[in-house]
Order: sequence, then structure tokens, then C-alpha cells
Amino acid sequence: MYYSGLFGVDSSKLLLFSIVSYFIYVHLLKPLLHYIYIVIHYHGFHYRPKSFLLGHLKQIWPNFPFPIDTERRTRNIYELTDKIFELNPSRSLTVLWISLFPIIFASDSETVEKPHFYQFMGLGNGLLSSAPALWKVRRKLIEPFFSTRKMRDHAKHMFKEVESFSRQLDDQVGKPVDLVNQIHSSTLNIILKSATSTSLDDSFDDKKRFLELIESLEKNCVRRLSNPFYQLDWTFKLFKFSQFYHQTIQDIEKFINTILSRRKQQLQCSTSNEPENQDFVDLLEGKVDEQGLLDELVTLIGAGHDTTALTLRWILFNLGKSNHLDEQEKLYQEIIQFFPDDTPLGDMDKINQCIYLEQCIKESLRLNPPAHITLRALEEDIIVKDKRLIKGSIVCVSFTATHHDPNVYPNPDKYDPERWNPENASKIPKTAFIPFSHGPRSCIGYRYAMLELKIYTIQIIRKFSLRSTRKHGSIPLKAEVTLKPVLPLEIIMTARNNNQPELPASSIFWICHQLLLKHILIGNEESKYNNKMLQQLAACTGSVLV
Ligand code: HEM
Repeated sequence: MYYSGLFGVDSSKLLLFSIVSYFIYVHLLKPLLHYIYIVIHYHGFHYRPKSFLLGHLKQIWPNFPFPIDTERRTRNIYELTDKIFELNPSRSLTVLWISLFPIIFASDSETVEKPHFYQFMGLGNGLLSSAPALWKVRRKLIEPFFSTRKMRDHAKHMFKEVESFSRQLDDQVGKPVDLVNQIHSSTLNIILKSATSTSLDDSFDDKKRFLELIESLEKNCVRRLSNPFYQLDWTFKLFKFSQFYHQTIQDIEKFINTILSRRKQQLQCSTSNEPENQDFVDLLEGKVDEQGLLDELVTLIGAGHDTTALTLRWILFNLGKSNHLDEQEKLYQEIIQFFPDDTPLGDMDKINQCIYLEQCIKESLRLNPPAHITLRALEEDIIVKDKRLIKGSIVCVSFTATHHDPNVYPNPDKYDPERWNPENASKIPKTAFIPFSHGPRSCIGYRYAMLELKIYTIQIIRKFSLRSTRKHGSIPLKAEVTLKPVLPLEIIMTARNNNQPELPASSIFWICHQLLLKHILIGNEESKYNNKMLQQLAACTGSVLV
């Protein structure tokens, strides 16, 4: 009895000790040892930092650990990654150290595992950030949303939205504008309509707030990623910023829930129950739990509007540059051949025949890919350039560097849509053009995005001729989740003669104001610009000013 009692107490202690030890080993010691092994392994690699502890952090955050302006930090990240490729023309196997966390810049791999950084985006277990096992199931589930048949349904929303968007542009004619707000708001409408059958009209109070929240989510992600104290969840929780970070995620989820309630109300009033009206929510409802649906919706809406909006702004800006006016004219001629005057856009087959349009879009995506890097966690050891990369390492591929490889793209900084004509394009390797990434975890929405970009570009170019106000190289960039211009991508739109709208009073006032301010300068470019303004003013007021 005595012995059996003692044995009983000891064995339960022993059992407890074994369980605790097992958890400590599996969840703490083993990852820590593996991490130390990774750190030691990569310290021999290219671009060794000056400080072992801080790595390259000081180049991103010069006054670490004191507060730094987010804008400054995102610009530094871009400049540093850009420098990495300058320093290493072979474009691979360079290690960037965020303090003690190594990120290896290497060539792409087929791995589907995403590193822990993706969790910082606040997208939960959405497709973009989920672990491989869940990702495989969800990707299969979501793929039908982008099928050829479904694309025709999406196109209907796009045509409608883009027409209403282009009507708003009449107010912007004749003055330098970056259409950032109008475009973001419009691409958001499109993805919301496809995803939830509801769109937000501009009077919806929360719309601006929602766009701000998505922007905030991106900034928070970079802020977390670049701070070594914010890497582990439990250390992150000790900082006040974590409250703001989680609050942003909660606010976005609240917003999505509001949209879902509106959708429910609309469905109750609607009589139509046709299968082609199925939206993203219909596709997932009942197949994933409530949190899963929220995660996928935030992912789809976040990934599906910001990237497209940014690309469209670059497309317009690139076409508007003074040395690209021939390209713009060629594109215009192609577009009016298929869509003269105000003929409705609703013909996908005709859109697909606009070959030069696709070339212009691809060239813009090459030069200004909105997502500029992709990261993967290696699931196995791999050998690259005779060096071993260890399982668990974080590998980064830079799209900007890949798209500027002079062996594939001679004179890589030049905007040249002819690179993509059928003959030249056949010589470009698939892995040399990766704005939508490459391999199994590439963008699921790329056909959706391309269609959307084509529809917007057709509608804008057939209505307006564009002129950019800045030189391309003069625009600094900053690396948030997407690569953003620091200065506005300003263009001046002039209504094409065939459908010139009346200039609104605000624009006439603006032109007069500019002319007075500049005293009608007689310099080359300046005088051409002023003459154009005068002509426009004359056309709109009917007076003989010039
Ligand atoms: C020009 C527009 C777009 C660009 C340049 C772009 C780019 C990308 C890239 C590079 C990735 C891979 C990210 C990574 O490797 O970590 C990605 C993934 C993704 N994109 Fe896009 N995207 C665009 C538009 C869209 C649209 C319109 C949608 C939805 C309607 C969308 C939904 C997604 C989703 C859900 C993923 C995650 C896929 C997965 O992991 O399986 N994207 N996108």
C-alpha cells in the first residue's frame, strides 16, 4: 500500500515532468537550436552586416530603438533591398539581417510555406498567409471563383463600375491629378461587388475609413516586421503598439461584418437566386467556419483592390510621359478600332483582341510591380549556386530585381511595350516576369486583375489623352506591403476631341489661377503646357483666347 502510494505520486510527477520537458523541447529548445544553427550558417554569406546583433537594422532604422517616421522607414527598406541587388549582380544569395533574423535573397522555389512575417499582415489564416495544409484545401475551394465562366460575371460588375468611375473624371480634366482616391475607391467597389454582391456608394460613411484601415494594416505590418522586439507574439504583446495593431484588425473585421449584414438584408429583399449570381460568400459559406470566411474576405478584398489600383496609376503615368506619347497614340488607335466613341465595353472577346493594350500593361507591371518581393520558408534544405540553404530559412525573391535583369531586358529601365509583342515575348523566360509571383502560391486573382486593368485603361484612354507631369526616375519609392511612390503620380487629362466635355467651373478657375501665377512663362515645355491650357480654356469657354 505504502509503496504503491509512493509509486503513484512519483509516477504522476514523472509524467508531468516528461510532458513539460517534451513541450519545452519541441516548442522552445528545438526551434531555438535550429534558429541558432540558421544564424551561424548564414553569417558567412554575402553582405555581412557591421553589427552582429543589429544586422542591417541600422540601415532601415538609423536611430533604433527610438521612434522613426513610418514613411522614412519604408523608404529605407526599399533603398536597402535595391542596394542589395546592386552589390550582388549575380542577383542571388545575399542575406539581409533584420537584427538576428536572416532573410536570404535567392531564386524562386516551388515551396508553398510562408514565413511567420505573413502573419503580421493581419489576414489571419486567409489564403495569402495560411500554412500549407490549410492553404491546399482553401486554394481548391476558391479556385472556381476565378474560372472562365465566373470571369464573365465579374466582367459585368467591372463594366458598370468603370463607366461610373470614368464619369467622375470629367471634373479632373486639365489639371495635374493623381487619381489615387478615385481609383482606390472604384477598385474597392469592384472587388466588394464580386465578393459580397454589395458595393459601397461614395456616400457610405465608412468607405473612407475602410480604405484608411487597409492602409494602416500595411503600415503596421512593415512596422512589426522591421522591429526585432515585435517578432514573437509574446514579446509583441508587451508593447502598446500591439493594441493599436490588433484594434486595426478588429475594426476591419467589424467593417466586413457590417457589409455581410447589408448583404443579408439585400438577399432577403431580392427574388433572384440564379447560380450565376453566386458571390464569394456563397462559394465559401458552409464550407469554412465564420472566422475562416472573415479571413478569406479580408484577404480577397485587401489583395484584390490595392494592387490593382496601384498598377493602374502606374499604367496611366507611364503612358503619359512625354517620350511615350507615340505608344499612347498607338494604344488609342487600337482601342478605338474595337471600341469607337461611346460603344459599351461589355465584350470580353474584343478586349482580348487588344494585343497592344496587354503589352502596355505588362510593361508597366514589369517596371512597377506593386508587390515587389515574395517570401517563403524553406520546407527542405536546397542547394542554390553550390551553397546549401537550410530548411526553415526565409528566402526572398525580388520582383524589381528580376524584372531589371539586363540579360533578359536590354536597357531595363526603358518603358518599351514592344518587349511583349508575340515574337519578343516568346524569348522571355517565365520566371523572368513575375509580378503575380510564380509557382503554386502565385496570385489566384491574376486574370481578374488583368481584365480589370484592361477595362479601366480602355475607358480612360479612349476618353482622355494623358500627360504626366514628372519624370519617371524622379519618383522615390517606399516598401510597404506594396511598393508605393512617395510623390503623387500626377497626370493631366485632356478630353479627346470627339467627346470633349465642358470643363467644370473649378477647372477653369484653376487654369486661370495657374496662368496668373506663372505669368505665362515662355520656356519650352512650360509654354507648350500653358498653350495647351489656354486652348482648353478657349474650347470650353468659347472665347478666342489664343
Ligand atoms: C495587379 C494586380 C495584382 C498583383 C500585382 C498581384 C500580385 C500578387 C502576388 C505577387 C501574390 C503572391 C504573394 C506572395 O507570394 O506572397 C499574390 C497572391 C494573391 N493574390 Fe494577387 N495580385 C493582384 C491582384 C489580385 C486580385 C485582383 C485578387 C483577387 C481578386 C488577388 C488575390 C490574391 C490572393 C488571394 C493571393 C494569395 C494566393 C495564395 O497564396 O494562394 N490578387 N498576388
